[in-house]
Amino acid sequence: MSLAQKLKIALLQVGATADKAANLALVKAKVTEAAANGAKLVVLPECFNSPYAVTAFPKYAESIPEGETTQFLSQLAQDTKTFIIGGSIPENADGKIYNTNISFNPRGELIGKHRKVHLFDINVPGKIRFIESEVLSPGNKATVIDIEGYGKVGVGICYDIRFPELASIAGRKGAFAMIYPGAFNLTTGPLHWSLLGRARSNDNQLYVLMCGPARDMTSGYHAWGHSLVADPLGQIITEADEKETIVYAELDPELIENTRATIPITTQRMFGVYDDVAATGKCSAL
Ligand SMILES: O=C(O)CCC(=O)C(=O)O
Repeated sequence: MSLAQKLKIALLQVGATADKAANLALVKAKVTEAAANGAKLVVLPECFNSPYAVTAFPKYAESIPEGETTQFLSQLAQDTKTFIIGGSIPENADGKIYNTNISFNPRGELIGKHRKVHLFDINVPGKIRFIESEVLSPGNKATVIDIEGYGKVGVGICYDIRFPELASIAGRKGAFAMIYPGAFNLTTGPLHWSLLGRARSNDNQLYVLMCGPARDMTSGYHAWGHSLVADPLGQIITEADEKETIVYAELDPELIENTRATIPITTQRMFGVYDDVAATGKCSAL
């Protein structure tokens, strides 16, 4: 059983401004609201405490776990008795900056840390140029974390979803969901956002949770929004528009088990023909 019991989740589609204190205050209000509505696991977007801009990352970067945002989320998880999959924040470590997810259990303990492995370096002339590697360094491992009482989830950040391997590793380690805080844009969002969510869920017969910021056309980065949940059959079961909102879903263990029993690709893999990425990948929670 990959998911031990039903799990109500919430995706917080909130934007971030240049005011870090205001960003954290908004997160606090929305996590509290989601918990009051019964969510046990809450997901935040990529870069929820800073503007999404390479020029902003050095200024907003914090150390983990000593920094303000780690302490803030730890306390919030305790206060609301939720698991928090803390989107991502710019992290300062060893003279480098990473785009890093931090996740907490309801006791406020740091249970997962994922540094974005695949940096968002693209150039679509006339549409979007974004080169994270001008400032950021990449992470070097897949991340699978234990959600006590429920099972395991894999975590990737935004552009990571384009590389199926992280989800494959999580799926083969028994994850019931792959969670991607993200911030797609108005060029690649309509093209690929929901397609990638459906693809990763269908590949691995697990839930995919994608949480993006609300769109703000006055900011320097126009986010796609559209936070969504894809089920183990590869269907989108709920999807937001671009505005600030909370997306709720109930994850059902029976749907995972039925999908895997009736279309049994998880037991039909031919590892003699291709390498088992789960056996060779580097993976840990922290
Ligand atoms: O893959 C894309 O098209 C968008 C990725 C992105 O926005 C990111 O990695 O932050």
